Amino acid sequence: MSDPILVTENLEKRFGGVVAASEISLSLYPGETLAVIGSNGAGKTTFVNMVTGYLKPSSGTIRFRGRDITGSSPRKTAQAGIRRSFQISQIFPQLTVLENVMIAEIAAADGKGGLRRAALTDARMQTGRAVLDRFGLGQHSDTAVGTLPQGIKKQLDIAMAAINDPALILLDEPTSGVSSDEKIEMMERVIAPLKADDATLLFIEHDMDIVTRFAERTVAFYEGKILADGPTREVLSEDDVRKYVIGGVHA
Ligand SMILES: Nc1ncnc2c1ncn2[C@@H]1O[C@H](COP(=O)(O)OP(=O)(O)OP(=O)(O)O)[C@@H](O)[C@H]1O
Repeated sequence: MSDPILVTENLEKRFGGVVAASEISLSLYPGETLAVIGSNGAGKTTFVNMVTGYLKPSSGTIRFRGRDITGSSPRKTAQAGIRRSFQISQIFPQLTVLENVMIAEIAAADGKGGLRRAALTDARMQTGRAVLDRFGLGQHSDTAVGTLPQGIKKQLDIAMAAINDPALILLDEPTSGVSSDEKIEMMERVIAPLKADDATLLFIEHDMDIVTRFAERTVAFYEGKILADGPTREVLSEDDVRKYVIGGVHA
């Protein structure tokens, strides 16, 4: 097996007296698609926030491609090749789909070169259109985002996170707020282009049908700790996971 792309060792995050996550030791391998499940408050988003630099761990280490990135800022983490999407889409509803992607391109370029780089150039527009085509969003390019269904907004949010082909993408509840009719198609549309680029993918998910369909491996969180980690079907059939995680998901 190849070397892991991401290794966390004994990660812990405390908020005052609350232990949001502890003893999180996890290795992700290149090209894997991994689901993170757990009931509300189990520590899933805290884990993603630590890996992406939005929260500094209280203790433990994070290594990405062999390099220690523990406590790095979100910007540095993104530059290293880790990107994410959020539970609530980070998009401008009054702007068009293409404008949103071009702004994400500018953000990904990190302001280098000042105003010249920040300009909405033809080249940037072409790249933006290519990104939208890859994610099946081409027909919505000139539509104001606020008028689109939730599934398309989420798809756009993920397409924006995938700009510059990061090696590792973490999606925080990509299907939340998306109707059950739209969910599968939306996931197919985002996962196919990410996999075509050999990205390693982790997604937090509450819908076990989506987990079974799209993740080959699943990690179950319970009360801030890893309760189970393995092939999806095995994890979902473990007694403790059925009792503490699947039973409590909608609690
Ligand atoms: N900024 C914070 N300050 C204090 N407590 C926090 C903070 N962020 C998270 N927590 C607590 O840490 C625990 C884990 O929260 P987290 O958001 O990681 O759970 P989750 O598994 O992502 O839940 P959900 O499915 O509801 O998003 C919860 O008890 C939560 O209240």
